[in-house]
Amino acid sequence: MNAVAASLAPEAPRTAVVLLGTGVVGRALLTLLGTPAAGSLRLVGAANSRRQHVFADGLRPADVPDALAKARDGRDNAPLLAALDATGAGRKVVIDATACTKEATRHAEWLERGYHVVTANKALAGGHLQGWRALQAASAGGAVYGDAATVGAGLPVLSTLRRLRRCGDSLLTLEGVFSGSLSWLFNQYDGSRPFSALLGDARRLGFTEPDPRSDLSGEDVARKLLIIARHAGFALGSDEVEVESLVPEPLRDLDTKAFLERLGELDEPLARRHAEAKAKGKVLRYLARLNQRGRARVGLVEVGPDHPASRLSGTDNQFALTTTRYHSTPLVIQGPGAGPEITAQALLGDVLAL
Ligand SMILES: NC(=O)C1=CN([C@@H]2O[C@H](COP(=O)(O)OP(=O)(O)OC[C@H]3O[C@@H](n4cnc5c(N)ncnc54)[C@H](OP(=O)(O)O)[C@@H]3O)[C@@H](O)[C@H]2O)C=CC1
Ligand SMILES: N[C@@H](CC=O)C(=O)O
Repeated sequence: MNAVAASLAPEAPRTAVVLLGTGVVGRALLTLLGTPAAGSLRLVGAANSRRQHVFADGLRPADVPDALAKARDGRDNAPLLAALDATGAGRKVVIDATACTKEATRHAEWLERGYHVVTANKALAGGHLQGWRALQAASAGGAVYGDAATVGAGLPVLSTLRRLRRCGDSLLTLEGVFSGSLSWLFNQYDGSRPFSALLGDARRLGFTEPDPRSDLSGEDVARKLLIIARHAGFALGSDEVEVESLVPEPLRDLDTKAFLERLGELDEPLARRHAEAKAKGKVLRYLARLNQRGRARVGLVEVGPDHPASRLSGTDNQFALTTTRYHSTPLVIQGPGAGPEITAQALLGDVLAL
C-alpha cells in the first residue's frame, strides 16, 4: 500500500494538501506522495488547467491522472479549498506546480485565508514588486509561503539567505548561473550539434519551462534574481532588471506551437556567439548579477577558464553570495538546478517542514 493510501481514513489528518498542476513537476510530486516520506499527508484534490478532482477522504496519488481524465467539471478552485476545509486538518496546503500567472496572483489571498502555499511557480514572488509586497503582508498572518522550489529547484539558497539575515548579515552582491536549462544548454553546446536540437533534449528531460522562451528570454532567470534580491531586502521592481533575450525578434510573439516549429532560427545567432567566444579561448554562460547599488543584469557572457561558471556541468546552478560577513570570498551554493524529481522534493520538503 502506498503512503497516502495508508492515510485514507475518516479521522482528520494533520496535513491536507491539494495539488495544482500535474505536468512534469506535478507528476514527480505525485510519485513522491506515494512514498513513506509523505505518509502523514492526505491529498484531497488535484487539478490541471482544465479540470479538478476532489475526494475529501483522500486520493491515491497514482489514481490522480485517471481521476482527472474522467472529471467533468470545469476548472474552479472553490471545490479544492472546500475539500481542504472539510478535512478539519490542522494544516491545509495548496501546492502550486503550475507556471500559471493567474494562479500565482491568488497566493496572497490563500495565505490571508489561512491556507499554507507551497509553490514552484515564481510568477508572483518574482513578478511585480506589488505582488511581492502583497505576499509579505499576507504571510504576516501566520500562514507559510513555501518557496524553496522557486530558486535553484530547491538548492538551499533562500533558506540560507533567511538565516544570514536573521543573524544580521546583509547581501552585498550576487552572481551566478540561475537557470538549470540554460546551464545544461551552454555546458553542452560546442557547436557540433545545433542549439535547437539540444533545446529539444532539454525540454524532453523536463528542464525547461512549459514555454522554453521563458528560459531563453531571460525571464525565468530574472524572476529568480528578483526573488533572491527581494529576500535580501532590495526592493527591486521587475522593470529594474536589465535582461538579454536569446529569442530572435520574429519568434517572440508566436504561440508556443508555432515557436517550437521554428526552433531552428535560434541556431545561427548562437553559433556565431559561440564561435566568437571560442576564438578568444572563452565559453558562453548565461549569468545573473546584482551589484551593491542594486543594479541587476541577466544575460549571455563570454567567460574564461578562470571563471567559476566555466567549470559547471549538467544542470548546475551556482549562486555566489557576497555578504558583510562572507566578504573576502563569497559563499557559494552550487548543484543541479532543474529537473522534475529534485523540484518535487523541494515541494515535499516545504510541506513536511510546516
Ligand atoms: N522543471 C523544472 O525543473 C522546474 C520547474 N519549476 C516550476 O514548476 C512549475 C511547473 O513546471 P512543469 O511541471 O515543468 O510544467 P508543465 O507544463 O509540465 O506542467 C504545468 C502543469 O500546470 C497545469 N496548469 C496550468 N494552468 C493551471 C491552472 N490554472 N490550474 C491548475 N493547473 C494548471 C498544466 O495543466 P495541463 O496538463 O492541462 O496543461 C500542467 O499540468 C513552473 O512554474 C516551473 O517554473 C521550478 C523549478 C524547477
Ligand atoms: N526552467 C527552469 C526550471 C527551474 O526553475 C530552469 O531552467 O532553471
